[in-house]
Amino acid sequence: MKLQDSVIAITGGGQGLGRAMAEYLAAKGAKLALIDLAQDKLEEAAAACKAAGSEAKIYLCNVAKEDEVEATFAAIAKDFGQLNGLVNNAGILRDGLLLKTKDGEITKRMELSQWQSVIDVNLTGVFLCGREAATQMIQTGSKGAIINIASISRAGNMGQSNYSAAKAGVSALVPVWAKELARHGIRCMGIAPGFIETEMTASMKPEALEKMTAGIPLKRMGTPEEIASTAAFIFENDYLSGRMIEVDGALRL
Ligand SMILES: NC(=O)C1=CN([C@@H]2O[C@H](COP(=O)(O)OP(=O)(O)OC[C@H]3O[C@@H](n4cnc5c(N)ncnc54)[C@H](O)[C@@H]3O)[C@@H](O)[C@H]2O)C=CC1
Ligand SMILES: CC(C)c1ccc(C(=O)O)c(O)c1O
Repeated sequence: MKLQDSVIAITGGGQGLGRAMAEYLAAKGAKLALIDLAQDKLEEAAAACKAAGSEAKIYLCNVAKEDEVEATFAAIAKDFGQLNGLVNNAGILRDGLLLKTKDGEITKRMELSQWQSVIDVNLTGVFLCGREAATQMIQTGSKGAIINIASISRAGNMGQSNYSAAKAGVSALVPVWAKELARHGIRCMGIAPGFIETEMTASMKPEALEKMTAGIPLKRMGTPEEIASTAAFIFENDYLSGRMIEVDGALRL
């Protein structure tokens, strides 16, 4: 697929990896539909996409709410008349151990609300956006690809029962959608990033950062551009479908 003049929706497009992917794809001529919770961040990201040389429209939407997701993807199809791709990127962290024991007493456990909030955004949100994007792609006769952003935590990371389960779930959806949607000219792929440089890691203490990168075989974190170029590669290669690409510097949890 050619990115020039294609229309790509990105959830969580207001900041971090979502914004980095938006700017990268805009520089390749793609038109962006940026979806997020905050108007100001969306406006800044859209301005950056325009500066990179393309068009961007913004959509305020909570990906965990079915009615909002339905309305958003209907609006995207109406505004652009086509939809060639979705990056299911919006995600949250609410880490915590399942439980803690001290002197034989159980002192802490992951709250149901903590579990549910991550499942709602990181798993149900991906399902809803994938379903609505595919609907609009088929209705507008657009071919293209859906990319689910997972994490190396999908293998099971301590303190991340909720997050690991959600990321394993969105990875499992990749071959399901690749098989179901192939007949409509829609491919589905996943990206599982390792530790990536973000505002969050920039604010970490140097000693903590050093300890973290020491465990990565390539001895550094990935960059947002390395995730964005992987997304572009997926969109541009029409024989890629049903697989995960791990972008993690060879780190295994
Ligand atoms: N930063 C990293 O090192 C890694 C990130 N990831 C994944 O990459 C994705 C992006 O991560 P970052 O850019 O670091 O996160 P971030 O926190 O910087 O950005 C996430 C964006 O998603 C939006 N968002 C959150 N909940 C939403 C909802 N209910 N509806 C709509 N938008 C919502 C936020 O407003 C924010 O703009 C996530 O899925 C994350 O799990 C995976 C592995 C490593
Ligand atoms: C544990 C994994 C690599 C990880 C680390 C950090 C973030 C983040 O800051 O959002 C993630 O989403 C992760 O999956």
